Parts: sequence; C-alpha cells; structure tokens
Amino acid sequence: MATGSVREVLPPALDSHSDPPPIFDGTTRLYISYTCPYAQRVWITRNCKGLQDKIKLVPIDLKNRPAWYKQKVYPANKVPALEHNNEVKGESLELIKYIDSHFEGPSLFPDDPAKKEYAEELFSYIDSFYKTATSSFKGDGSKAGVAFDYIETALSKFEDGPFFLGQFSLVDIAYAPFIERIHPFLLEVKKYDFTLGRPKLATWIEEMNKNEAYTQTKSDPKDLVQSYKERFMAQL
Ligand SMILES: N[C@@H](CCC(=O)N[C@@H](CS)C(=O)NCC(=O)O)C(=O)O
Repeated sequence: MATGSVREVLPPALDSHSDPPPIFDGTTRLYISYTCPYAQRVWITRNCKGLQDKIKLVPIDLKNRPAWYKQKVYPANKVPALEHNNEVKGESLELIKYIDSHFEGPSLFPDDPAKKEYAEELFSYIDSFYKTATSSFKGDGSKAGVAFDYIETALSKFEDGPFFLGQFSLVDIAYAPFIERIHPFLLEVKKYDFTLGRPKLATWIEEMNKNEAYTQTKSDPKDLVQSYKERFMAQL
C-alpha cells in the first residue's frame, strides 16, 4: 500500500526524566507505547491513512512513566491517547474509528450495511477471543481452537478479499496486534500452530505481512514471546 511505504525513523520513548511535549500547541499527537497492542491499533491506522506527517508519534516508556503524562495529558494514564483539537481522547477502538472519520486518507471502513453490522460483531468478539486464546496457555494450547475457528469462519464470510470484511479494514487492524502476539507464543511454548488446518487464517497473516503500514509497527516476535512468558508463565 503506497501510503504505508514511508519508512519513519521512530523517536525514542519518553520516560520519567523527559520533558513533556508542548501540549495543546495545535500539534496532533498520538501517545503510544511501542509494545502495547492497543496503541499499535491506532498507530497502524495512522500509517494506513498516510498520516505520518499529520499525527506525531509520542512513545511513552510505560515501565518508567513520566508524571506529566497522567497530570497533563491523559488522567487515565494509559496508552493509546490522541491529542487533537485541544482534547485528549483514549480507547483504541474509539480512536481507530475517530481517525478514520476525522482525517484524510483512504477510508478503512466499508459503506455496505451488512459489512458494517458484521464489523460491530467482530469488534465485540475481540475481548472473548483474547480471553479464550490466552486462557488456553495453561493447557496444551489447542483449547483455544474455538477462538481460532471463530476467526476462520469469520474470514470466510465475505469473498471479495482475504480480510475480515473482504477488503482490508479497521477490523483487521483491531485483531492484528493480538494475533501477532498469540501466534509465536503458542508456536514456541506449546508447539501449537493455529494456522494448520485454517487456511483463511494462514492467508490473512500472510496478507497482513505484505502491508508496510502494519509491518512497521511490529515488534520482534522474540520480544513478544518473552513478554508473554513473563506475563503468563507465572500463572501456569
Ligand atoms: N481499553 C484500552 C486499553 C489500553 C491499555 O490497557 N493500555 C495499557 C498498555 S498495553 C496501559 O496503558 N497500561 C497502563 C496502565 O494500565 O497503567 C484501549 O483499548 O485503549
């Protein structure tokens, strides 16, 4: 995708020693963490719309967070947050829709009412998808099968392309950061490859990996697996 082909030099994350940016000076800023899947959704959306020059990335070091972030930027003290028109908004699913409808660039949401309705169903399934997939980390991994079957079926619904709604959309962006983490973790730790026997899901991953707007936001899978190990293995 042409708009994704701008290769950016990514700024270093701000920590407790960093000064705040000049907040509310008219600049549109997207506060993220390089490792947060929710923030990644909004970062991908910004890249897909070719807004690299319009929306400035401000990465935050969540482990050593600057105090000004909660005090001056976003009282919820989470990422992502978007500073736009003298307001700060949060919640990744809200933000991807907001960026798609308030900024220039290709539309990432269909007009077709059947697709719109299905998009809402898929957005509301994400939390159960994540819960089912990660709860399976305790067993042999294959118990997550129902969650991946749901995805495989969803990917079969519209036949005009390999994505959730046929053509690439915000729904793909919403799922990608989670699939990016769960896939290498289950492969390495449980020796379970959820793409086996799920050809649509295998193709979806392949197609997503052709999109530079997305691949530029990806973390090293080794780091993702390591951070999931730290997070989930203690509970196993
Ligand atoms: N529901 C929020 C979740 C955001 C979220 O949990 N972000 C994490 C990082 S991945 C965070 O900022 N955690 C810091 C904290 O909770 O103190 C969204 O979709 O934007």
